[in-house]
Amino acid sequence: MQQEHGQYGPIYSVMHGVLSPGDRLNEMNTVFVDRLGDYIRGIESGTSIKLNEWVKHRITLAVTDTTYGPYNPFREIEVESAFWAFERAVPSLVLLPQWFSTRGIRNRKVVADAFQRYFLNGHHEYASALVKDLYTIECPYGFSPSDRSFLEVGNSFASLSNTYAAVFWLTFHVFSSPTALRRIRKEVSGITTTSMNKTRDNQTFRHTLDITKVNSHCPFLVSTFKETLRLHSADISLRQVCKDTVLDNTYYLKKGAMIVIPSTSIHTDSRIWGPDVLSFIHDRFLPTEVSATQRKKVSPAALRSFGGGASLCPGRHLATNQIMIWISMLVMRFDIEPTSGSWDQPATDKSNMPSSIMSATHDVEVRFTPRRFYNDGVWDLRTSKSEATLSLTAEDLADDPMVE
Ligand code: HEM
Repeated sequence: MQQEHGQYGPIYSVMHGVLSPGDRLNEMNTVFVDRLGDYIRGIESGTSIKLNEWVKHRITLAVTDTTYGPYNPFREIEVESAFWAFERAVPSLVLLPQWFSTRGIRNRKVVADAFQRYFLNGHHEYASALVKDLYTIECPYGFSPSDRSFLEVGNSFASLSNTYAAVFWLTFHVFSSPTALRRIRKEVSGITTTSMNKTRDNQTFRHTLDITKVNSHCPFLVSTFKETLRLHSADISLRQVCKDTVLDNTYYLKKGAMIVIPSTSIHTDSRIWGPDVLSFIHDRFLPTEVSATQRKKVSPAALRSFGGGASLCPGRHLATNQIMIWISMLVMRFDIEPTSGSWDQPATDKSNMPSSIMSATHDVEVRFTPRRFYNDGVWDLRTSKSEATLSLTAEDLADDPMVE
């Protein structure tokens, strides 16, 4: 599989194709709304919940249902638990001798075996276009069913661990600021329509969210999401220099050398972001509130949460849509308060090395109160114009007003 365009060139090309804005991405978004609706239904008022654990479980199920369809292997609780235990063990699997990480190896095998049963039973035929197309492109390479299943563990790793962590932090930053929550609710109301179906003894509501309008109608929410990515990313891009190059007349990059680009260094550089670089500023990315004296304009290339260039994340549109759907439904359907009385931000010092978004070291216990009206009825998705999905990377943002 070693190719001119990278180790997994053809596989990643398929991923980029399926996961670009268009009908196939819309189909996945629609399934996600439906599944998420089911997974967050039925919370009773005052129920106390560990937020991080709750988000992780719901996101795991909604994301994998969307990807793997009705025979999703993650619906078996042992598979889900083994997956997350394997995820925690990845650093030791990478860095230490194999005998040191027998638990990690065992858990990875539980997930891989579940995928093997899934593929051998032909269950992937009911899955998303992503799984079906990847399966088709990989077949000619002659992978054994077992190899194919281990590959799939890697694929689910790429999508799950970052999406869940980003969702947790966004939920935290939105609900911990009453002002931000109010503004975001107002924006999301603007992209939600409600219709009522009345029968003689019953009435039901259908709330329809137009996710393709997030970009144009929810600038404050988009800014909050970008700020979440900026402060919680820990990705390190690795590049090899292909030919001798001098950058900015100053830096000599020798052919063959490795370049390490830690996003944290860029995301916390006060020369780029200004003196308040370490503070979470919900409206930092709001174009209308940028003033030459208060905050510098920042190039979109400075936000590297989805990497960039040759190995730009192919899942960025899918993840962004899923995260926007999650937060939109949550702000409309629930009030969330910390049981301790204050939103204390968890540390990230025990974050897992392979994840691009840092995970919380401690959980936050919260109380949910369903909001009448928006929590009643079903939620639906409309995608008014598929090309108009939200884009956050420099590559997707050629027209962004913040580009210098
Ligand atoms: C919030 C969610 C996500 C974040 C923050 C994220 C972040 C990243 C980053 C930073 C990279 C590039 C690393 C580099 O520069 O070398 C990357 C690559 C990648 N991501 Fe994501 N990702 C997310 C979601 C997803 C999803 C949902 C999928 C798949 C469905 C996915 C699949 C991949 C793959 C396959 C690559 C490797 C691309 C290559 O090397 O050409 N990611 N991701």
